Amino acid sequence: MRFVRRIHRLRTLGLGVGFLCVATTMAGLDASPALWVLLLLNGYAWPHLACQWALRSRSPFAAEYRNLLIDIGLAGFWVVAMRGNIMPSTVIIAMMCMNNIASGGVRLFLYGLVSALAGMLAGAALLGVRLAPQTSIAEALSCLPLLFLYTLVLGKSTYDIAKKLARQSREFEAISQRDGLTGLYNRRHFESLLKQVLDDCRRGGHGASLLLLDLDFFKHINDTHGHQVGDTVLRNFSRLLENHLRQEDIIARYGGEEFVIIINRVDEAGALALTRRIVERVRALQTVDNTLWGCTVSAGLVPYAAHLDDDYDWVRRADHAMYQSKNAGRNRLTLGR
Ligand SMILES: Nc1nc2c(ncn2[C@@H]2O[C@H](COP(=O)(O)OP(=O)(O)OP(=O)(O)O)[C@@H](O)[C@H]2O)c(=O)[nH]1
Repeated sequence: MRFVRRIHRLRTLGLGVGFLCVATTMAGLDASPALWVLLLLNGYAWPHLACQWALRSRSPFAAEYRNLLIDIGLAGFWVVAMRGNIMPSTVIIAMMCMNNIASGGVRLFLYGLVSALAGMLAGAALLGVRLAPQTSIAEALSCLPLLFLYTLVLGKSTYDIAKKLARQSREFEAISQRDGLTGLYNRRHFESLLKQVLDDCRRGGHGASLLLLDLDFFKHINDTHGHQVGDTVLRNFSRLLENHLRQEDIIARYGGEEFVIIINRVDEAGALALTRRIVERVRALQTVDNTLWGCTVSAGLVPYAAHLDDDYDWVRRADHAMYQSKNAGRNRLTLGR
């Protein structure tokens, strides 16, 4: 439908201004009143008729393709009616071809040529073939509004679409990196970021630590209060993490109630202090309100070290440290190596 409306605006302008160019040429010929009526209808009624026709069809998009082919077919007819007057004939056919290739690519352009030929044949059958290809100054001038206005408007419309597509592609990319429930980065994106951080650390750029956090007895919250409360706890925990971390830290939801954080550009002591603050804050919330519904958190922290094989090895070690926290009674932090 949007395509139909866009073409409607372009067609109203193109045929409206194109009328001037064909009419100026026809004025110098002994055109019949019927031909003038046809020209008026083509210039000022057809754009709205075509739009309604397409909007009411089962597939407006396909119907608009058909209308574009009718456009160029009619243009072929006017070429014969203008007796092949070189300038207006070239301009109207070129504008239609540009429109078709911009709307439907090479395929629509080629079908358009066939339609133009059909229009010329129909014109020849109805009006006969009489050639008068010379263009007067007045006729050439009458083509200028179509030439300039239409190309400008079509160019602007194409630019707007390209801009919109670029924006949408950026939005899709951003969405594909996020976890739908918490808005944090998802595991896939996190893994690609972790690779980069590991490379940076190896190049001696800066220190970083990998922190893995798992909510304790989370299943119990789901089982007792329902999944919606469970979801709220996950969201609240995510906000708590965001509030405790800095811009340069990377937070992601790794799986169900498991979260990973890259604490960037901080030494081991700094990362330990930060993790302790998170574990203690979660513990303190147990008695304050229902933000986390009494959940605590088990943490495994592994600072970057040269002996790490790769990013998977780093995650594996953080996971191992986190399970040590679980096995030691949960609600605590383990520093791994
Ligand atoms: N509400 C909600 N629950 C989830 C989501 N993803 C995973 N879960 C639940 O999280 C629970 C995880 O259970 P477990 O792996 O046994 O972990 P736990 O109960 O926290 O136990 P420990 O980790 O051993 O302390 C399961 O009941 C999952 O169904 C989610 O997006 N929303």
